[in-house]
Amino acid sequence: MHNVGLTYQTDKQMVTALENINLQIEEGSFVCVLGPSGCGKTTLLRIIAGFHQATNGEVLLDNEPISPKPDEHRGVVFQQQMLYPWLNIEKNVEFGLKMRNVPPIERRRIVDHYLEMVGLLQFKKSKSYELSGGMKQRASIARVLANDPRIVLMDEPFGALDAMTKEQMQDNIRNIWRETNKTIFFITHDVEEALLLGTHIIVLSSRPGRIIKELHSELPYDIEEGRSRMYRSEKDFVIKREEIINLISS
Ligand SMILES: Nc1ncnc2c1ncn2[C@@H]1O[C@H](COP(=O)(O)OP(=O)(O)OP(=O)(O)O)[C@@H](O)[C@H]1O
Repeated sequence: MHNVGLTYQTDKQMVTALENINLQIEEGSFVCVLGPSGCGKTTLLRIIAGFHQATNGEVLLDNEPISPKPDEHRGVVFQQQMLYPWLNIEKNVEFGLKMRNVPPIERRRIVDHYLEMVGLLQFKKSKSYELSGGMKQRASIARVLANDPRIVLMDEPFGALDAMTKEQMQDNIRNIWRETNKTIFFITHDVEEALLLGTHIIVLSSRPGRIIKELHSELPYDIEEGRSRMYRSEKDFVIKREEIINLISS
């Protein structure tokens, strides 16, 4: 992504949401994006997803301009899950595969594989309204993964969950990332979440969003399931957390 900017044009005004974004997303990395409210995080995700086109600069995938339309190569998980309420979980996860005419036996194998990965195999016949918030998010993640995207884009996926569920979901997505080696682009307001998940952490300035800090971390490769809490009090972790909080609030 070279010198990317986006200015929204409304009836009344022009709003420059992003300016001069230079970013290289390595394959297999877990990119976490932090920044003050309204700094353009979602806008950046929407550009990568193909929902918006940058008004400046270029976005490349394998050295080619990225397709301006959303496709199955870029799977999006939103804060509020977007499952079809009239379909059960299995059929929700299967949806994209069916649309692409994947044969039924193969579909079933893929659906079961990802439902197992997110721990929902025994709930595959349930409707989404029968699941908790965390389970719905896990179903959404399985649905995106079933399409085998090049990149998984997540917009504050755990923002609406309680603290305990959030911690379990963080363990779950970290395991999935390590198991699948997928590239993940993850927006969050939660500095600790970014430090516990991200191999590449990006901090944006207030609007117009520019990258003011980039940080590389090996921590997500090391954290054992259920053990993330102990890292929060480590000296290096606390120093990084405070530095980022100061940057965001200054
Ligand atoms: N469709 C739009 N038309 C005009 N302005 C928009 C549009 N979408 C977003 N904006 C403006 O662009 C700026 C960036 O918005 P964006 O949603 O990308 O920020 P954000 O960092 O994701 O915010 P938050 O953390 O609060 O979710 C904001 O000032 C917002 O009001």
